[in-house]
Amino acid sequence: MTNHVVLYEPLMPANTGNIARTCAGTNTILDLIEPLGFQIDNKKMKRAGLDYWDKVDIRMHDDLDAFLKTLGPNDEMYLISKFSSKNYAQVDYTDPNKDYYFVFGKETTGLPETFMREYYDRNLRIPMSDNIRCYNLSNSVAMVLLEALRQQGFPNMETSHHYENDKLKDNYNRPERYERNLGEN
Ligand SMILES: C[S@@+](CC[C@H](N)C(=O)[O-])C[C@H]1O[C@@H](n2cnc3c(N)ncnc32)[C@H](O)[C@@H]1O
Repeated sequence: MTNHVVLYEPLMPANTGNIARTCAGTNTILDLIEPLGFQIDNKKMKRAGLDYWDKVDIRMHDDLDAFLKTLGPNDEMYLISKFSSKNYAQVDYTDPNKDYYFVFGKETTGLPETFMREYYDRNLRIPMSDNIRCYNLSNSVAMVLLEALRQQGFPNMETSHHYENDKLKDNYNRPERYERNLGEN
């Protein structure tokens, strides 16, 4: 079982950088559907992903059709869109024989309407109030992906961490490093 985050024509490098970081931390494959609103080596994107680029399996696709052609019979695709009556947290993501693909829309216009209509039974909404138009793209990815991983038992992820192993402990003994690290997130 593998999880994929699929970004449809992402525009903002910092969002994709943050998402790449989340993918690195969760062993998730990142599929990017072109055109992108930035160069893949964009500084903002690299900065948001910090030192994790070599840990992310990124797959590029020329367009939506090219991406769809890569899907096989055991691949389960979901379109993450506010235009759905189905709640993303009420879906079972635990079939070990399946790979899960979560497709997110571009920051301005979301997913193409024709695509959403064609796969209307695959659309999932993240519940939200009417105070906002939608969630931020990278936050949406984190919410959906972590729900799938929670159901899957957080495979190959450290679910607890012993203070003794933490580099912060070492940093306490070397205040100059500790202060420098406080500036990072
Ligand atoms: C900034 S939003 C795009 C807004 C766009 N105007 C639209 O109507 O979809 C970027 C992406 O985040 C995800 N998203 C944001 N809020 C969501 C929600 N409440 N439910 C499901 N997906 C959401 C979707 O994948 C969306 O395409």
